[in-house]
Amino acid sequence: MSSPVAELHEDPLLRFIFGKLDINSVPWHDPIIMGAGFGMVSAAVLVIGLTTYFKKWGYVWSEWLTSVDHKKIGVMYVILALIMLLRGFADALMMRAQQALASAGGAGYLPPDHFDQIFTAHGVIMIFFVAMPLVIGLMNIIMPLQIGARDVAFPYLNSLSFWFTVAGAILVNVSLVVGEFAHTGWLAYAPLSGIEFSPGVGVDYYLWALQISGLGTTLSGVNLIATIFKMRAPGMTLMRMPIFTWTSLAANILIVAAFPILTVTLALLTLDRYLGMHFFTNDGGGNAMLYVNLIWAWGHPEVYILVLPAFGIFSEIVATFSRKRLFGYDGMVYATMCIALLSFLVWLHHFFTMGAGADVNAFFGITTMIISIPTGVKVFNWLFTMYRGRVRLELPMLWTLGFIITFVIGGATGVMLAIPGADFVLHNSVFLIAHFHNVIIGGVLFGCIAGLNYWFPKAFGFKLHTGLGKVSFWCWLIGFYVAFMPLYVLGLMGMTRRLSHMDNPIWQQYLIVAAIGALIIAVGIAAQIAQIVWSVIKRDELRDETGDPWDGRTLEWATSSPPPFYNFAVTPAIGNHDSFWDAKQTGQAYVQPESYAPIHMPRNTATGLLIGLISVPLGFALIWHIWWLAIASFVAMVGIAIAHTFNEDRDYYVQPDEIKAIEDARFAKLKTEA
Ligand code: HEA
Ligand code: HEM
Ligand SMILES: [Cu+2]
Repeated sequence: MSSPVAELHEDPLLRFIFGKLDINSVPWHDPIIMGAGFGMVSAAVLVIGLTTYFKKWGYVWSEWLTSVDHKKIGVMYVILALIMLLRGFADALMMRAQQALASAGGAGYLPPDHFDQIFTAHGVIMIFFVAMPLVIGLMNIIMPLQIGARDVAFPYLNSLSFWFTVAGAILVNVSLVVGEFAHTGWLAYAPLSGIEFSPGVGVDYYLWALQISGLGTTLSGVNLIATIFKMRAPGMTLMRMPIFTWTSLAANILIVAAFPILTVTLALLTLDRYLGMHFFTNDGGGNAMLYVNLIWAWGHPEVYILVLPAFGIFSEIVATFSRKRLFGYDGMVYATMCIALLSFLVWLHHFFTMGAGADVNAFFGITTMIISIPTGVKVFNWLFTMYRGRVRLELPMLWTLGFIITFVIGGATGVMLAIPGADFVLHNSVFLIAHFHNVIIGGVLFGCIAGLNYWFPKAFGFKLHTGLGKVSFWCWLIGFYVAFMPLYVLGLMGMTRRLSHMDNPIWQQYLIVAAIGALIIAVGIAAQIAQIVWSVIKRDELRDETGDPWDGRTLEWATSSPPPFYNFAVTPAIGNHDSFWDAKQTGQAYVQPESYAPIHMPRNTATGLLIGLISVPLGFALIWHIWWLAIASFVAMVGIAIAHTFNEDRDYYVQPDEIKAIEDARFAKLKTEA
């Protein structure tokens, strides 16, 4: 498949209407792409058809799509992430198959041009549309509950943030069928990503998908920081916040500090591509190294945005399942903030080989290694929490143990890469690929899956099936090692990253093993889907009426499962950071108050959904130079936003009678349980 550099329409009217888009923008002759596109469209048609058949549109519209409830928005983020995980993982399987087939001089089945788009799409999808929505989704569902709040600070903005993220994901998926995706790798280094070397629309898809979803992420960061600072229950001082709330705070501060750098970097690249400017090209006075510095000034903090909340999840789980207070709470808080700060001082370790000189490399190598200290503090705190605890090996705890072992290995190879001399050999090798999958899968993904198993009963009122969960866990764990340990060996043998074809028969055996590992992970993912589906079917058997199935320690377990839309009938008061646990010990946890006060709640609105979804045609139009559509969509978005400001009917009060009815039912259930 050749890169479809658009042949501009001859006819000015056609050019006006369609921009660079024409019938050949769709690669009709490529069976893999057409098959994947057909699969995507069929799945969408199936979902729409089923919703219509069961007459569920009213429910889906009012309870989900237009909802501003943080719990529902969080659940939708997680659903988006799980769908995109399937897409990102399909890309991974294709790469693993190609490299296994094409390593001893074989042709494989993917042309280089297509392979390049696959690793780029895989990286972009996994980071922006799997890991980010998983982490942000869990923060949305749980953090407000943990601080005793009724919702986030700006509920409507929260909905807008989510729909911008969806819009970015839609654009990436559209690129699969209409046009192409970037060939540049997930960070689109200039000048490769400039118009001269990437004349197609692939980089433009990349730019607009990330700008739109990145805007959503930034807004969500502002929102969640405001929530943590302004909406904590009385008595919950900063040093009494649960650790997951602390790590969410750290991650959101990083988002607000780092994402604007990404926005500006991409904007400058856009100016280079669209208006012929030269920020990142040597001719015209620009400098490509500027791009690499800027993108990593965002990119390095980004990996900590992902892993810090995961650390928070593990901290909650370890304390709950060891039935002990978390060891070293204060140390955890300082370690978290220390990592957050340090993450801005290490970006250059991604390009030691650029030639900044030995002193600069030494500085950044040392700051990088220093991150091991607070991280080590965390690891030892988890171990000490378990030490002499009564550890229950439930699913969330299994994932936590798998994480601790796996992550320490990945961290150690990170420290090896932080030695500039060693990095000159290992940079851009598959050793690096093994390092970061080791920390991202072992840290971020395991963390989110642990969190999913831990908090699923909170969100839905029933547990996930244990047996299938164990199958999934063991397949992920074993599959991970089989898939990625060979890459460490291959890296040391000199195999570089992003190779679509190789001519070294010795490498092939390792790549076959790696492909088998990916297949084992595939079984793990299948078991995970089966776990969710089976649990939904068997939900009555897995039901938990207490709201506190694991005997938890933090406030989210104080309310029912799923929590009522107002979360807490009465705002809880906090005495220390184990208040709920103490209240359970002294029998104060479940005392129904005599009367209730009205609760102030936000109304649902379709504004976020509409603005978010209209950003899809806006992005599409900018990508294909269809200026009239870009202007029309933009005007529509601004118009809807302005119209929304005239909507005075944004909130309402839940009356005490209604609250009492809901709470009476809950307390009745609690009595029958007891
Ligand atoms: C969640 C994601 C994540 C995390 C947590 C980390 C954590 C770390 N990373 Fe990694 N890294 C990535 C994701 C991540 N990384 C990605 C995506 C890339 C490449 C992107 C690309 O090029 O495409 C990358 C690339 C990368 C490079 C660039 C290599 C190159 O391009 O040539 C380097 C170099 O220094 C590095 C180092 C480290 C270090 C030192 C840590 C440390 O934070 C690890 C600290 C943890 C431990 C050390 C283990 C626990 C500690 C103890 C048990 C205490 C005792 C230990 C000691 C005293 C050593 N990483
Ligand atoms: C689930 C199993 C996974 C497998 C089998 C897998 C496999 C791969 C492979 C084969 C590559 C290309 C390596 C190369 O350049 O030679 C790759 C790259 C990458 N992967 Fe994964 N991956 C998986 C999960 C993930 C996850 C969960 C994330 C992040 C959240 C992720 C992020 C990335 C990134 C950022 C790249 C770099 C892309 C680039 O070079 O531009 N991967 N992966
Ligand atoms: Cu880094």
